[in-house]
Amino acid sequence: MIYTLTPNPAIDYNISCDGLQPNTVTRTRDAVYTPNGKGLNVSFTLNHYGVDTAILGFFAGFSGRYIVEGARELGVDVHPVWTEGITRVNVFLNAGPDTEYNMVNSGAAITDADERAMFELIDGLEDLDCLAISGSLPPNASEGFLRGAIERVRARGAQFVLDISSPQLADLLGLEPLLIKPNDDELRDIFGIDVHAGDEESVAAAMAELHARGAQNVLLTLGGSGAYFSNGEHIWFANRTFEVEVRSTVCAGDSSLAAFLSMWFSERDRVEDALRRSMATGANVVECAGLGDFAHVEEYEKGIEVRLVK
Ligand SMILES: O=P(O)(O)OC[C@@]1(O)O[C@H](CO)[C@@H](O)[C@@H]1O
Repeated sequence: MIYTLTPNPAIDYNISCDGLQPNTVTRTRDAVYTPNGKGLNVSFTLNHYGVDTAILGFFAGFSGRYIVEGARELGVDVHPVWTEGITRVNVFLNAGPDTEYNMVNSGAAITDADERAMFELIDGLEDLDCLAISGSLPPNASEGFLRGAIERVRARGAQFVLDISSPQLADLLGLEPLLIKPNDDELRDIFGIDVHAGDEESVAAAMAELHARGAQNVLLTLGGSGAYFSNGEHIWFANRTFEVEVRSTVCAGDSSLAAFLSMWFSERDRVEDALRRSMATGANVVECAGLGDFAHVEEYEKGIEVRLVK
């Protein structure tokens, strides 16, 4: 079973308007509220592709209950650690073509006791094969929380996947994650490495450094410009050959990671198919507010080019 850990879940509130002016009333439309957070998005996508998955996270208040109930209604089991306060509501505003405002709140604080409750939960997961840890940490999370969670996963002989923007990523690579999914911004901010689609020397050097630091496999996503995957021996590049109308880029990275994992976790030799599914899924998700229904993925897979770089 692939469990996901979302330390800082959120209700995503997607709305649209035509332009945004200060000091005036803006009438918005198309409001969509969905239970989210990066790891939840991974679980929902894995579930869509028929992979057994369950959600771990800290949840609080009415919004926490909405997310837990919403996830269960979508058919994914949740093991919540209930905390004080109110789980955040993040606001994603589409104000016109190519104009997105992403307002991401800090979230409900957690305590040492909440962290211990999460560790006990992880210790008790009999069927844990892999824990995918995604997203930000809530206020008051201890410096050692992620390391503590990962050490418990490793003690059970399971693997872990990291999709985090925290500078802690540099340190946690030493624990040898099965897979990391940085984007170009995270590589620059955390490791001081610049990469660009098409500049394959810089990509190969970046991959070599990430492997040397401990990452077993790397899925490097570059938004609409494609993605590179490296297993330490070979590097592949995948990109789409068709245009999509972007409604919201929120959730695209999470769904791309999950779509990749949904195939590659159990069939490591199907890198090219996994990349095709990953890119097609991301392309479909940007057309929707939230994750959408993945209805165009099969069709989009035909328009994804994958080539071996090295
Ligand atoms: O603050 P974090 O945890 O980095 O990001 C949270 C978040 O923006 O990420 C997801 C999209 O990737 C959204 O569902 C969610 O609101």
